[in-house]
Amino acid sequence: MSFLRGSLNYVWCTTSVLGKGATGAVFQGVNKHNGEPVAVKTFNQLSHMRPYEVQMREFEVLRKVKHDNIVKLLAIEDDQEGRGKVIVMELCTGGSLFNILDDPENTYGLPQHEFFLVLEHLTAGMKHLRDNNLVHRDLKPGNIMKFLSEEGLTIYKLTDFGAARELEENQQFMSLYGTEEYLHPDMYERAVLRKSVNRSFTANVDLWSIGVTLYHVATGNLPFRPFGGRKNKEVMHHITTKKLPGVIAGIQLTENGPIEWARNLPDHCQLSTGLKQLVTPLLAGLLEENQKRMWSFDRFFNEVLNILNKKTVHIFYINRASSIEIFMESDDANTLFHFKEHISLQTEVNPDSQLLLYGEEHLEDLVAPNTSIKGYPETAIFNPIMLFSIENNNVCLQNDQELPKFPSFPVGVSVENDASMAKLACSVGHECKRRIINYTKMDTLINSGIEKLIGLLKTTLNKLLQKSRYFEDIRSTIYELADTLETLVSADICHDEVKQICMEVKSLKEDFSRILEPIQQLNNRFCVEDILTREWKTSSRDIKSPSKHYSNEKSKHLVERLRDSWQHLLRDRATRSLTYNDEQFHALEKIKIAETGKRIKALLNDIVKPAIIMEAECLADWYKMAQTIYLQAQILEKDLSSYEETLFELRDRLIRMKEEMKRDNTEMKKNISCGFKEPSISMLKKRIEISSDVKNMLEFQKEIRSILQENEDLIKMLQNVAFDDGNSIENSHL
Ligand SMILES: Nc1ncnc2c1ncn2[C@@H]1O[C@H](COP(=O)(O)OP(=O)(O)OP(=O)(O)O)[C@@H](O)[C@H]1O
Repeated sequence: MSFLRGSLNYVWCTTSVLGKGATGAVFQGVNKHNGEPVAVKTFNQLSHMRPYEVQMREFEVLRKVKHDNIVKLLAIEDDQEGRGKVIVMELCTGGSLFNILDDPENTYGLPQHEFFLVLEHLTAGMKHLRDNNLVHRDLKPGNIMKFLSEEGLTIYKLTDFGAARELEENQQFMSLYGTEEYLHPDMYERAVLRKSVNRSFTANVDLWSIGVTLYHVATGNLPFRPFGGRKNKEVMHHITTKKLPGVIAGIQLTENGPIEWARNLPDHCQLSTGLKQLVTPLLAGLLEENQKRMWSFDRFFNEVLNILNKKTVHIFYINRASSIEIFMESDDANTLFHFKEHISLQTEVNPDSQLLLYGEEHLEDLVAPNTSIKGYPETAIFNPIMLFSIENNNVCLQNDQELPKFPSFPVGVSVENDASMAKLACSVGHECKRRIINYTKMDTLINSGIEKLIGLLKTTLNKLLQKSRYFEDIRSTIYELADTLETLVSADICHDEVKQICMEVKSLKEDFSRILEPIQQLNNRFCVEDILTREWKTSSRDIKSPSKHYSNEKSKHLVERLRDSWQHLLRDRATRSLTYNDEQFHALEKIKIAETGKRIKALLNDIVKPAIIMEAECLADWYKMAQTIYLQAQILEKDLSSYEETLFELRDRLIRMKEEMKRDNTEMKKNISCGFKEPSISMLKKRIEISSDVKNMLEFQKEIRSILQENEDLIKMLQNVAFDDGNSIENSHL
């Protein structure tokens, strides 16, 4: 029997199955002319029994759609052996989302970046369908394909338009399509429970399926799970129709038992707390069967756009040694105040106690309080903003969830069961690996946070020292100035203000040494001697730092071993009957799995985790010291600024005085040179210019005094003359 099949321009082999569905099978094929690999969808007998127009619909819809997030149609051709039409599509080498979720690596849902891609691409594909008035009616992970572009990018694409048709948003349809677990409750009621026969539906049924799909992608599980699964149809319908608004999951754990409702995504899901807060209301809006509360397509598109457009800021919170993410709208209204509020919501560190470092600088020094969040520096998981709580110097690691148990294989060979057990072992192995990778990341970021805080403290102390040296220079100049001024004033004229200021200037020296000494001491200890770095090195010396002991690499290697064994047992399952030799190797693989499981668990629980617990304890001690220095530096900074204020105020007063005296001096000189010989009393009382030619001034004083004397004599003389003549002095010529 030949496995080779073909159409006019394509050829495929029936052994290269990409996937099978209700209507047929999809094979990997090739273009006869250029060798381009393609996917060829062929149809089975059952599908040919559908009405002709229904069969044609899939082709029509595929011809109509053209979008990056929808699998591209290359051709519709006839099978050369008369088995009907085939659809030739671009090949999605990454497989379907169903296969991806089925991998033990994703037992607890996709990693966050991958979830983001699915959300973005699925929504864009759906938008294109809606814009063309198309309803898909069979949305599920199995119909979302992963395409890997030549540039290495991942693009998720919608496929399988076998159930799709044209339908306006408010138009209704009667026929039944879809896959049970993803079906809108109304469709489920009619298709599965066979009730409400005349019920019709709208395009909104797609929204429900998207909700179930997104929950599945985020958590690795279906949201609505009756005990016993698919066969428990009544309970399934009860869960989906009786759930309260805002509930996103309902699980029945025991036969006829109660339903456990959930309003939040489970802890094991790999999305960050920040993203969970955004995704949960989205799921609640989609998984709503009540006509009044259910979302419209526009609402769905807008909400997703909102999530995707948010700016993500990565933060590493030292006191918990954990990474957090802040998602914020990057409009002008969101500023530092809101950013700190968001942080507070996730960490409970109140905004005033948040020490935020980007690099070795205070975030507040890099962004003004009214800078919008979009102007914030770019962050990444390994380049986060470091958050230290100023009011709390404890370091408490978050409690890990209990690790799922490694399965233990029963004695004897059971190819079916052994393959499932091996898969479960891989799931646990992957979870161990994720935790090891996370601990290693914590280790790297703790060290980086410490480095950054040390950097900040050194710069701060250095700046304080520079500043204080500068102030000391100013202080001594002022001191000299005041000293000269004081001598000058006391030499002749008593001037209270000058005396007062001189006293103040002299007392500055004492005030200043009270600030300068601790600044110098801190500088010596923490900049010159680098005590904080040395302290950390000494205290963390005995820690088997995961990042330096290749823990990630070891965990990857161990998980690969588990996966190899799983593949081996999968092949054994496919073979069904094993030879004696095969059975021996089968048994050996099981031993290998058990041993590898023990090793990876020991790596996590006996090496990496204890190392991090120890590191957190050392960090707590270290931070107590660093926090004290930080607070001291802050107090000194405040003292120095109030000292700066006093210093400059005194300087200004002195300068003012100097200016006034200079003016007086000039005035005197001018008056004398003009020949006006009557000096005002105020002029004499005013301050005297302190200049290099103090002598000149004293001479001036003498001169003025003699002029005064002369004037006084003259006035007396003239008064006598005037009284004698009975004339007023105004008419007299001097
Ligand atoms: N373009 C493609 N590239 C790679 N694999 C594909 C492609 N299209 C489909 N497949 C694989 O084939 C499987 C079946 O395809 P499809 O869903 O179109 O068939 P179906 O018979 O309509 O299935 P269903 O019963 O789910 O409706 C998919 O789940 C997927 O694994």
